[in-house]
Amino acid sequence: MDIGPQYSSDRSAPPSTLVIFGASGDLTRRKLIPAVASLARHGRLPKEFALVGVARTPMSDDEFAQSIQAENGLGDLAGGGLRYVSGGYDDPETYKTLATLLDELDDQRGTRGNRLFYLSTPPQAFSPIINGLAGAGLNHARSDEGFARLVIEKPYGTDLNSARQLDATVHSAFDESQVFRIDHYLGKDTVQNVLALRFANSIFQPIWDRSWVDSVQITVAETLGVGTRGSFYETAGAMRDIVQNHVLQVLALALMEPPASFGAEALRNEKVKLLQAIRLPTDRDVSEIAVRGQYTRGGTREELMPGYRDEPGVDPLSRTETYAALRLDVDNWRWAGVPFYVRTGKRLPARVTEVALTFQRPPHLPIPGNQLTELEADALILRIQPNEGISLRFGAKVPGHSFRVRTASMDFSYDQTFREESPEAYERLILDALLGDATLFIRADEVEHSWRIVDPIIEHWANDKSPIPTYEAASWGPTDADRLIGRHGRAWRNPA
Ligand SMILES: NC(=O)C1=CN([C@@H]2O[C@H](COP(=O)(O)OP(=O)(O)OC[C@H]3O[C@@H](n4cnc5c(N)ncnc54)[C@H](OP(=O)(O)O)[C@@H]3O)[C@@H](O)[C@H]2O)C=CC1
Ligand SMILES: O=C1O[C@H](COP(=O)(O)O)[C@@H](O)[C@H](O)[C@H]1O
Repeated sequence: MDIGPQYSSDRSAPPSTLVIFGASGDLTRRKLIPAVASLARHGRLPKEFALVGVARTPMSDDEFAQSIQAENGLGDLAGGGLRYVSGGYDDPETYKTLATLLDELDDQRGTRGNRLFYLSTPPQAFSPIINGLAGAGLNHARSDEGFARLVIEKPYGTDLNSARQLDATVHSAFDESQVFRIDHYLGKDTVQNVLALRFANSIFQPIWDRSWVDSVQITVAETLGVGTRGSFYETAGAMRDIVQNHVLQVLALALMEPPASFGAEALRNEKVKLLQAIRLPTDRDVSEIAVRGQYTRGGTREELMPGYRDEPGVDPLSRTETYAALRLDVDNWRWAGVPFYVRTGKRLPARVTEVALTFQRPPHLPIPGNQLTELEADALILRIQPNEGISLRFGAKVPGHSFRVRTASMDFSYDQTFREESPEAYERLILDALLGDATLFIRADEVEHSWRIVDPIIEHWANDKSPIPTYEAASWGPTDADRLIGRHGRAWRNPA
């Protein structure tokens, strides 16, 4: 039965081996290894657990251990549980060596044929790795009891067609029940809290629709530039890097209908229905509903930041967007007529991810207008990160003899309310995959619907030869984005 994610506090992984492809890379070092170390520190990995890194960079087991600073939390894997295989992703020898090593770990360490293959390479290596695993028979569990699972990083394809091709390759070797398409935003507690807020309470549901909500804004703003990932980002841009996945996933959770349970299929069915209801942009609408931008040099005198075209690995004439803002419409009974404004960008003035619902103004205000100059529309703001929490903004009477009403705010903060530690997103999701729980992973049809929404916009921009709009680093994006939302008398919330 579809009972939902395993949310018990004593969850721990079975004896198993985690195999990371792209083990010499940025994501492995910055996120995956710290996540595994944290699982180990919290006693969620059994003593039989093993970790194998695979990449082309030649390294010994010890050098790999040093490169990921294994002494910080992975000490328990010493004694044969931390291994490295060097080889080409399309070389059958790599997979023969890996298969022998995995059998050895099963026999000597007791990992019991349980294998989780994590593809943390750039997307062009996904298909060769899947074919290589299948060629060595590693797509099947070693015995009836073991498992062979595949975690695939984003972006899943570069458009609808390539996502379908990737899926065909995946399904030529793996059954869907073995596949875990990751979007790390779903591993964040505050993203899961969108579900808690909406479906574990009764007070929000009645106002969660077109009768009460005026508009919704979703912001994923970063202060960082592309750093060392310039050559990857050149092939992605903000639409493929963030909008197609993180933004649309958060949007789907915030707007979907209540699922019957939080089981993997029930939850994902509702997300798909919502994504299907998003109006597909036509080529003609794109200039009306989408704005792009690229950051140029900027900042303060103390911290002058390079422009995108000056970053390593970036074409000096690049037309890749580092900012995107869209107006989306959801054509269903609940949301008809409500505009959804979403935006993301690198080198913005603040790191903030939030969902903000602005409510309609009261139909009649029995208070003179001059007493209301500081009254904004009511709003509910779900702060995904940082300063995780929720704010409810409403009007309150200012103390005194007049009847002045000003916006006030009621705040819930994770830090101040809970003593419990929040697991890192990757920590939560790696453990889910080791346990076989796909609830917080993306199904193939979700991926496809997301590409259907972003593809026409990306294509329109690719054909548009006019200069790409720019914005200075550390500013809130191109002025066109203000015009986009201002067209209907609204403005972006620019959180400090
Ligand atoms: N870094 C991040 O913050 C995030 C990354 N991701 C996703 O995770 C995956 C890995 O990202 P990241 O670690 O940043 O990427 P990297 O560019 O650091 O690549 C990881 C490793 O893959 C190998 N590699 C690099 N280029 C190629 C290539 N063209 N063909 C085959 N292998 C190659 C390299 O290892 P070697 O040369 O030794 O084989 C490299 O160390 C990507 O799909 C990315 O989109 C998702 C969310 C966040
Ligand atoms: O997937 C990605 O996400 C990060 C932002 O993740 P966050 O957890 O720090 O919000 C982004 O920097 C990166 O470009 C993108 O690939």
